[in-house]
Amino acid sequence: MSEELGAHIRCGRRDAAPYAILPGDPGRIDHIARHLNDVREIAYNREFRSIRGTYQGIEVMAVSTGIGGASTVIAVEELHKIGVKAMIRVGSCGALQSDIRLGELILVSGAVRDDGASKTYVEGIYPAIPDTGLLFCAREAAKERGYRHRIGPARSHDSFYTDRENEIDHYWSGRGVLGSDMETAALFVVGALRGVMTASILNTVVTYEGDLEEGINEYVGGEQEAALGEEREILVALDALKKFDKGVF
Ligand SMILES: O=P(O)(O)O[C@H]1O[C@H](CO)[C@@H](O)[C@H]1O
Ligand SMILES: O=c1cc[nH]c(=O)[nH]1
Repeated sequence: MSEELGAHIRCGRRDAAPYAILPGDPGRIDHIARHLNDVREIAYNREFRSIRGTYQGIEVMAVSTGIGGASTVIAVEELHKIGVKAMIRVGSCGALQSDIRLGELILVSGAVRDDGASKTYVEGIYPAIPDTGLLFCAREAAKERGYRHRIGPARSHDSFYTDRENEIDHYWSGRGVLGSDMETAALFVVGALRGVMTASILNTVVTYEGDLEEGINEYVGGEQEAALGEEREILVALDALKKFDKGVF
């Protein structure tokens, strides 16, 4: 009998590892693969590209979520269904504080739920928070590697080019939010509702009050600090999973 595959991710129980790293961009899967051994391509359907490999002896999947909460929670649901227990997003973000540099990592301790997907599950007063143990493992990993990082809140949104982006960023900046992305809140909320442990590590690709489009383009060009930040967030996520697996927290 053929194995049942997730309708979108096209992975089944036989493909599942206990841990998954979730970038938004399918292109980032290649960068993650460079740090794994015994890499096997699993599937590439729509925005969901998946591989499986090992990192220092632990089994890990990497699955891209695409942009936004809606596609992210499809990945979370289907990965949960095939048996993945812990998921760490390795994403990019725009800084909301002027002292955060390109390539600096944000270990997200909670997210403003300005997305639509998480609200279809549960009302807005439900908190979007990571698993404490996974967050602690990520903090230890970032400290040990000596990578510049912050721990604090992010804002996840569904808009990118609205006429009010500057005003909205200013509002949340004034309330201490460190950066903005489009997936973390949905990952945290749906993960928690399904009993999946989650964390989110964001690489700063646009400085606060920098030019959003220019920043993304430079990042896509693959140069500079932002590209280094991506490498670092991947290593921090993998080290964090290793620590978590060993029961460090
Ligand atoms: O680089 P990824 O992980 O896709 O994350 C960020 O980049 C995309 C926007 O350019 C959004 O998905 C945002 O959250
Ligand atoms: O400014 C940015 C950069 C990446 N992703 C976002 O959501 N915002």
